[in-house]
Amino acid sequence: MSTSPEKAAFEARLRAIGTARYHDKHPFHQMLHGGACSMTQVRAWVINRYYYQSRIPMKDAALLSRCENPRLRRIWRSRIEDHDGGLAEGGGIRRWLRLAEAVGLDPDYVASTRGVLPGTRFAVDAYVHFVREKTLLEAVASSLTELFAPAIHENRIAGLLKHYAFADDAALSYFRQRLNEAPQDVAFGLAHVLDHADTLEKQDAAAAALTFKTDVLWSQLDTLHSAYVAPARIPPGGWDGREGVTGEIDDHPLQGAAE
Ligand SMILES: O=C(O)c1cc(C(=O)O)c2c(n1)C(=O)C(=O)c1cc(C(=O)O)[nH]c1-2
Repeated sequence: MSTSPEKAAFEARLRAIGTARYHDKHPFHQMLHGGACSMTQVRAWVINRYYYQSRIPMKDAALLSRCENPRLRRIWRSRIEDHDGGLAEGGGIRRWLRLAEAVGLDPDYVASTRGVLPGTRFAVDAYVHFVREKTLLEAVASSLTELFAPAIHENRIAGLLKHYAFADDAALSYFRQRLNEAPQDVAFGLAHVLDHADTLEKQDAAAAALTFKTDVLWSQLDTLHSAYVAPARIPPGGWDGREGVTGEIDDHPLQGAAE
């Protein structure tokens, strides 16, 4: 099917937002993928990112609850199935907890979300509220950061395998599975936004939603960097580098990082 020049220009506008603002450019990701993170920093990322994982199906359920179109509901529902899975086998959330175990964390501790940084909660909760409150078009558009996710997942798999002893196929199964799931999700989401943003006003709203979402992702890494990279400043309530650790604890990693 051919795309109109207007749609092509709008799609290019959306993609430019990712090029300028996606969190692949954040210094914390560059450290993580380049092998420069201590195990404490990797664990802090796993603990905080779990909070994002745990809220994704809740924001998708919020979207579904407001959606009057059965076809859209049918298609969107698979996102919840991807992350929650069935009672026996679980889904993405369980795969994330496998990563937690591989990096030497008690999965029950991670799933408790104790130790999640306040800034992570604020950013992620803002995403859930956004999807609950804004128009359906803006809610769908806010998921379009996933246009840029397969590249970061590929990069992450390669970087973690190269630099960290914990990394193997089982530990990284979350990311491999997303490589299968995300492209079809985002193809649908993009087509929906291109079709429904049929006025300049709606295009502006969709672009603003995508920009907001890049801020949600960037803010999570900013708060992580501030807490765990020198000069490390863990806010009250943030994980202390020790709780829930089942593997070896880095030698005073946070003291060292605070030099
Ligand atoms: O690792 C990443 O950088 C990354 C980014 C994003 C994203 O762009 O929001 C998602 C994911 N991963 C992901 O795994 C995932 O399931 C996911 C769902 C959504 C969403 O907004 O509905 N984003 C993302």
